Amino acid sequence: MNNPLLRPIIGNIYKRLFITFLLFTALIGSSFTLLHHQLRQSMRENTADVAQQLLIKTENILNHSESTYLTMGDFLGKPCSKQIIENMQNVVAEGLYLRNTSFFQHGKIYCSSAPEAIGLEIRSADKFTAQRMLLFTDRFVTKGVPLFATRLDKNGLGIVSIIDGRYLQNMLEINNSNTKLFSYLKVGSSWIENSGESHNTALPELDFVTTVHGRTMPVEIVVGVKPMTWWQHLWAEYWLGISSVVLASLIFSAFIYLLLARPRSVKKVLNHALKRGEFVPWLQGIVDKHGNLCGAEVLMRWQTSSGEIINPDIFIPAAEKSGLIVPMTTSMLPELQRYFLQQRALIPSGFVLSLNICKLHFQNLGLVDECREFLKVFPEQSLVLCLEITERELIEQTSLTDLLLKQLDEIGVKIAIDDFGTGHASFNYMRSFKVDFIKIDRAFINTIGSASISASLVDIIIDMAAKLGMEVVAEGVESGAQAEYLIAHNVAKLQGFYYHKPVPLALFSAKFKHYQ
Ligand SMILES: Nc1nc2c(ncn2[C@@H]2O[C@H](COP(=O)(O)O[C@H]3[C@@H](O)[C@H](n4cnc5c(=O)[nH]c(N)nc54)O[C@@H]3COP(=O)(O)O)[C@@H](O)[C@H]2O)c(=O)[nH]1
Repeated sequence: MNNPLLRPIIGNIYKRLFITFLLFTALIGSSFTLLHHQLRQSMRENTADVAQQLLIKTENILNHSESTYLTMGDFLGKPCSKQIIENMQNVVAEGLYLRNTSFFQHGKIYCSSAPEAIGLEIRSADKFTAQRMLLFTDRFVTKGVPLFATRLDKNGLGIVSIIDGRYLQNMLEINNSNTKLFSYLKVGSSWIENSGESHNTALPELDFVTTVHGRTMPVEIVVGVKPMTWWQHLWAEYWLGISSVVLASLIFSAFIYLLLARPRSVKKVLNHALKRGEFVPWLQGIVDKHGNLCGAEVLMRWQTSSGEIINPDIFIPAAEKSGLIVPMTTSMLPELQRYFLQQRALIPSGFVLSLNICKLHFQNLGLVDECREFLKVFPEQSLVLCLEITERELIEQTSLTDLLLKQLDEIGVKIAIDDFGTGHASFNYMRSFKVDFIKIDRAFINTIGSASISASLVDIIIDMAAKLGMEVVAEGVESGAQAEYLIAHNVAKLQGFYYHKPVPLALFSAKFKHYQ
């Protein structure tokens, strides 16, 4: 039988997979969006930081040319003496990055720390960026080395200094190898990269580009990241994070899948069913020795919303464990009351309606009120209510149970020991609980006709009940032979499939009519 208590939270495997997939996609999607923003921010911050640092270093180097103006400026325009040339050479020797420095007049060098340069023409000021700086490649002394010329002129007179670009090239190289970033030093439309090559073309394409402009020199530092797809950038930066996110999302989704495959809390399921009135009473007829209907046992069934009927073995233990058995039993009483009220004209006199109760019903006097409420429509014992307590679950004798049983007795409620023979009820116990009926468990009835010890126990139980003044009900009578044996041994009442099977209330009515 399909056990509703074991049904998963989401029973349909495709639904479960779909929910898990949605969750996984949401987790991955949100994590990647976050990583994407993080990547953009950190890349921009990185390129901006690096560009700023490079600019400071670049300007530091290029500013060395300034020293020539400060120390040599006074000699500008004066005839080029040996002393001035020596002074110029000293300035170049002291200036870390300076290669040479020269005075020029009307575009021609007339004095220089490199005397071989005297007489050379220098390019016009408009060829210099901001009339200040020119980036070009050395074609004579150190072929291929980038050189930076800075000039300062006034009224046709000026100083031009050459800075060796290898220092700047090194700086770019060190930076590029350390940071995975690409950086370029740009002067006007010319630029150099870490290889030292100077170019006059457009800069290579980069992602996350930051361009910073020199404050003291007309230079630009451009820093960026090699162009890649979004995914490649993300993987290059966060491969560990991505792997962890995917793994964690997979584990979490698998956990949710398993959680959805787990049964809901038993108490919640039972409570839900209770609220929907799904616990319904069925009745199994009990007959006297003539086979006439003289009572019925209420047997609870769970009629699920899909119409399935669930047997009590499946849910009663969980109901007892969760404590819900008490309201579940109570929930059947109004329907039973209505039913027996409708049938009252057909009910045989002295008809005993047995209701299974358990230990939990003995925690307060609520049971007395419920029985009183039930019986109030059946005056003068037109219907006798009997509470069956299983022998396997002995109830402790306390002042409360004494009071409860006393009050039940006062309103005419009978007590039966159910499943007798399977537990440990003593004579004292049965006396103190004023037991009216003993219901011999069907395990013993089954042995009738066999030569086992259990078979002779049936006789002992019958004798004992007679001595204690209790009526015996034989449970689980399945054959005519068992019935004959029990009747021959003065068993007053018989219950079992041989006579009646448990049926819903609507079908039970036919039994009343049958015995009319
Ligand atoms: N606390 C409560 N317990 C309840 C309630 N309703 C039922 N139960 C207990 O659940 C157990 C199983 O009950 P059920 O499946 O209804 O089985 C009953 C009968 O159908 C079955 N029976 C009766 N005659 C025969 C028979 O000839 N052969 C055969 N194989 N089975 C038969 O016995 C069960 C009745 O047993 P008992 O109560 O001991 O008289 C069962 O333990 C119920 O007590 C409830 O509302 N509350």
